[in-house]
Amino acid sequence: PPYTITYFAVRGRCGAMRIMLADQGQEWKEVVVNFEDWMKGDLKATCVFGQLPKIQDGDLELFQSNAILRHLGRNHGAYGSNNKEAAQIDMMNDGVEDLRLKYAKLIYQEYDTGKEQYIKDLPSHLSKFEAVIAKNKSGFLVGDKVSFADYSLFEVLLNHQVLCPACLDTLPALKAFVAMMSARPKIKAFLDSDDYKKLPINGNGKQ
Ligand SMILES: N[C@@H](CCC(=O)N[C@@H](CS(=O)(=O)O)C(=O)NCC(=O)O)C(=O)O
Repeated sequence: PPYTITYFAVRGRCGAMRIMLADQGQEWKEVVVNFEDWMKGDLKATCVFGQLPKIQDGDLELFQSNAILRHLGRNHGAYGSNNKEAAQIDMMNDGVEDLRLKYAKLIYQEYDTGKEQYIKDLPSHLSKFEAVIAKNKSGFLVGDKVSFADYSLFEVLLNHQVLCPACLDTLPALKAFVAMMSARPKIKAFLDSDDYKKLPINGNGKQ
């Protein structure tokens, strides 16, 4: 297969791209890096920003998970139907990234002291995506077909449903969005797979 993902043995910042590749009928290779090897520094020194994930697409080597999602969006017709939609998809994906950063801060820095407040604040963050989805008759974030931003929103919502199972109960459009994405046959198959299920969501075992 043309794609090789190099990352740690977690879903983390590769959850969305794996769901996207599966839904787009793509196969890919996984290079799993264990943290002890990583700490030796040899591989880290070859990474543009000293971090993973990395994807190889033929002779192209890309870092930055959102740049990878956009590249896969261009490769697989999942970046809107015109520049206006592409710009709106970029905007929504940046919004998803803002939520990812909040979630990562909770998981890695504030889990024990901050979980209750995070869950209290969550509806105000999720309601922004609820409003966008509710306005779009296709059920997707932008336009009339799936985009890379949909996969990222879907995956981050799955992770939030683990943190707080009831978090979508007052958000019908998001609940329907998760159901719609989960029902896509190739996504359903991937989410049922051991490859997906065997990986923890985050690197510190907290979820
Ligand atoms: N902006 C980057 C962030 C990448 C990043 O933070 N990678 C972490 C792992 S994870 O947070 O994505 O799980 C890393 O390489 N950490 C190891 C290190 O920094 O040495 C992206 O989106 O890809």
